[in-house]
Amino acid sequence: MNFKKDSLYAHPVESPEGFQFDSAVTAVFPDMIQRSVPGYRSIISAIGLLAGRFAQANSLCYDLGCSLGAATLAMRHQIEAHDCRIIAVDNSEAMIERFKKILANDTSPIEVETRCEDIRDTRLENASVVVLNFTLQFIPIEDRSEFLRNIYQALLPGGILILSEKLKFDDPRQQQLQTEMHHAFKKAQGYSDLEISQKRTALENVLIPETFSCHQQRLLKAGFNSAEVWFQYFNFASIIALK
Ligand SMILES: Nc1ncnc2c1ncn2[C@@H]1O[C@H](C[S@+](CC[C@H]([NH3+])C(=O)[O-])CC(=O)[O-])[C@@H](O)[C@H]1O
Ligand SMILES: O=C(O)C(=O)Cc1ccccc1
Repeated sequence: MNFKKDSLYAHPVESPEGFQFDSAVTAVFPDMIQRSVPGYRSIISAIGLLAGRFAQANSLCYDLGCSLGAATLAMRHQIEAHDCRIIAVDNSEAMIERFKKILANDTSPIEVETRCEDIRDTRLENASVVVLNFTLQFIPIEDRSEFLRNIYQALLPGGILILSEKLKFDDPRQQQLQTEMHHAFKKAQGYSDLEISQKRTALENVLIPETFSCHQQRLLKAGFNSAEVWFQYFNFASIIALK
């Protein structure tokens, strides 16, 4: 499965607005996300460990906004509970078609069902683990509360939601510092100033970050007993919410 190096924004793009998870992004996605999201590999590994700890027998584990299924594969190779199935959902046809090819070369007794549909519409039930790994940030803010309530209601007692997001900060100095350090991370990963600037324009009004406090309040209001950060690297964090 040969993926390419991300150079989508290496040259001036006429109208970079309106980032989409299309076939061009899919072709470079593993490189793009690893060089753009600080700590991504660590988060994926930990999702596998958490699934191993929380997956319940005869239940479903969901990877919502699965992309190429990195979190699904991590869960698949850590879950020991009997009769667990993983449901991997993404509304990008390019991502799901490519993920199906990856799955064809992956062996595990745990069944994976892929769905190419909007996560807001997908059927959620009998869940012990739900993963939103850098996905909620692409859902309109006005839809996030109902969506998280639906996830909460689909979770079994003792279930877990793993929510990873790009964060924003109320304090202007923190916001500026965290953004600068994220850009320093990207430069250290080999991205040029032009690539960083054009990708930022592309994501404007597409990736909508919120503060941790906002995520925590929304999760508690949805019914979760607790919601705490387990990992953070500059303005990228992952939250564990418990039912
Ligand atoms: N409404 C929606 N319905 C379904 N899918 C959606 C929707 N909106 C966005 N997506 C999908 O959510 C994914 C976001 S990427 C997730 C990374 C992955 N979780 C990973 O752990 O590698 C994060 C990033 O690239 O920063 C894309 O595949 C979109 O098609
Ligand atoms: O937030 C950013 O600047 C990113 O580049 C995150 C990202 C990574 C991969 C696809 C879309 C957004």
